Amino acid sequence: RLYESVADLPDLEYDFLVVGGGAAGNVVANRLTENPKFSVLLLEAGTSNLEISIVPLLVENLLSGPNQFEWNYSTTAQTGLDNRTITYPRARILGGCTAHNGMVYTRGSAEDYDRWASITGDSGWSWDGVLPYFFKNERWVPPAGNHDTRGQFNPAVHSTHGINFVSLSGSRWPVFENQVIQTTRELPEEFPFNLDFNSGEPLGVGWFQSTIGGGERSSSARTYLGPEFIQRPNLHVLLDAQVSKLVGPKTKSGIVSFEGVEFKQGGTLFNASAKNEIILSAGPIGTPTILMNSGIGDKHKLSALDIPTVLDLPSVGQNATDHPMIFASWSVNSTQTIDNIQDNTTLFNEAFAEWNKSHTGPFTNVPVTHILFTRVDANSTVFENVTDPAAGPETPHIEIYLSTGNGPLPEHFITFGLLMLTPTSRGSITLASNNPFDPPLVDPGLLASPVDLALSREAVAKAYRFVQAPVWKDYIIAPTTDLGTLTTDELDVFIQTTASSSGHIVGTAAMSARDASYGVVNPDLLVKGASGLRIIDASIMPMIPTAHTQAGTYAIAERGADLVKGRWV
Ligand SMILES: Cc1cc2nc3c(=O)[nH]c(=O)nc-3n(C[C@H](O)[C@H](O)[C@H](O)COP(=O)(O)OP(=O)(O)OC[C@H]3O[C@@H](n4cnc5c(N)ncnc54)[C@H](O)[C@@H]3O)c2cc1C
Repeated sequence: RLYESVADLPDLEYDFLVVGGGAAGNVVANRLTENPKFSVLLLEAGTSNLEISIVPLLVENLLSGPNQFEWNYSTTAQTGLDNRTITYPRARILGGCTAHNGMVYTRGSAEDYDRWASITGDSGWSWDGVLPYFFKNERWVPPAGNHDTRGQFNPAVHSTHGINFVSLSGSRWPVFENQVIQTTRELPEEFPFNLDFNSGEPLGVGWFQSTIGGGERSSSARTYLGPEFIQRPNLHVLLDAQVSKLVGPKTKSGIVSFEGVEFKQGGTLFNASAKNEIILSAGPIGTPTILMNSGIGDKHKLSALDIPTVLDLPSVGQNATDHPMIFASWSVNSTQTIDNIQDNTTLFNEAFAEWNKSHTGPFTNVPVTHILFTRVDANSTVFENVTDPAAGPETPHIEIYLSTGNGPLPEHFITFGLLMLTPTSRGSITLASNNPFDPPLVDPGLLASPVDLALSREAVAKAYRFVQAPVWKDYIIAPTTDLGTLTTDELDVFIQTTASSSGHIVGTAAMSARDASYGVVNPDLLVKGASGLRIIDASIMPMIPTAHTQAGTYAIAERGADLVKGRWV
């Protein structure tokens, strides 16, 4: 059941406490309560699901400024971004970032996960190990509008028996789609067609896949806590419950355990306790913040804030990794772009009415048609002084998502989103004070390393080469900003003054091998040096996958839930 007030909860002691109802937390709460013997309390700081968030095209409205469904973070000044401080969206709502994200569904390369397995010494984190968990999460469905999808995906690498809807786009842009597919024919060496970038081999251009079912956003709140699950008598979800810290630390034979958590609702502090385990799923910013507030972290940094150290784990909050993102756009000789809808109230209302009536048309997705995953050229000097950060030769360095629109009318535009998938920069989450309700300092380290800046230049060059295929000759009118003619210095200024985050922060409570001298959790996701305390969310990723991060997080959550169930049979 969903509870808005702590006074309505049947109890304050449960077998499991799950902190954070985002991508991972809702999966864990669902899977643990499949066993009727387990009682679970999930504590979520935000409110219930947001109606507007189910309309895919309206995603921008959710992210357009500070609001009550957000943590409203800003970063520290980013040296790699011309010292800018940028807003850093994180959802504070049931569903977490799956309730406001771009819904892009990409898994990454098989090599990404094989590298996780080699870092952790646990083959369960290899591609072959996690693929069954991608399948357990995913329910592949036909796109909105049900168009013929033959040749647009490979059914063998998808599952129809999971919980979270995934589909090809129901929002169609035939002229632009044809431009893209024709490019793969004209420049097949550099930009080959890839039937399915979610096969573990993402390189090439593939049709866009999203966490959308029947034209509606598929957030973890709507699926894993959907009507068929939320009625379970052993599943309790408390909203508006911000967890500040773990309470009741005890140390036995050098191993720390905790009784439960402290949380705040309506200005009052409460405690809840766990008989079996406390599972932190508060995401890559929330989870390390709770750990440090509880005295788990670097003892020097904790004592500087007068927080007594319970467990000295210097890696807590470190290793923050995100994909920097920039855009390139062009005005085009076609009226078939999303600009019509985004910039013309009558057409907007007509398209929204279509969505309301039949869940078809442009409102069923963002206006992206394909994604290109590509590597820097073999003769590139970008990585001449560093080891190639990609997990292997089949792993991309760059993603370019291909989309219509940029406005304003009367011109029409196309926009490419360029993501640097293998950043070498690392940032951190640290505490600003010893008040657990103060926001932490968020430093995603975007473009902090010159290597990442050089990679961004390569991404721009790739995007410009893509539109040099003959098919674009009469289609493109002019670049919005001509990045192709800038000097290296000018291009660097453009990148540093316009780059932003893709929302993909991971790695702040990273998993490492059991005997490693760094890291926060062991391969079974239990916190090193603690018992009964596990972390199951995107913060445990040891390296960022070359993908948008929700699919990987869902796989972690599905496997994490199995690890917990295996321990408490
Ligand atoms: C703007 C944006 C766009 C994105 N677009 C995409 C995309 O298109 N495709 C994709 O694959 N990925 C995307 N992502 C990333 C993806 O959504 C995240 O990687 C994923 O949701 C992480 O899951 P999580 O469970 O670790 O954290 P979250 O989903 O962030 O969930 C954490 C939850 O914990 C709650 N919480 C935090 N602190 C506390 C506390 N102290 N007490 C109680 N509750 C707490 C939060 O309110 C939240 O509900 C995007 C992210 C953002 C921000």
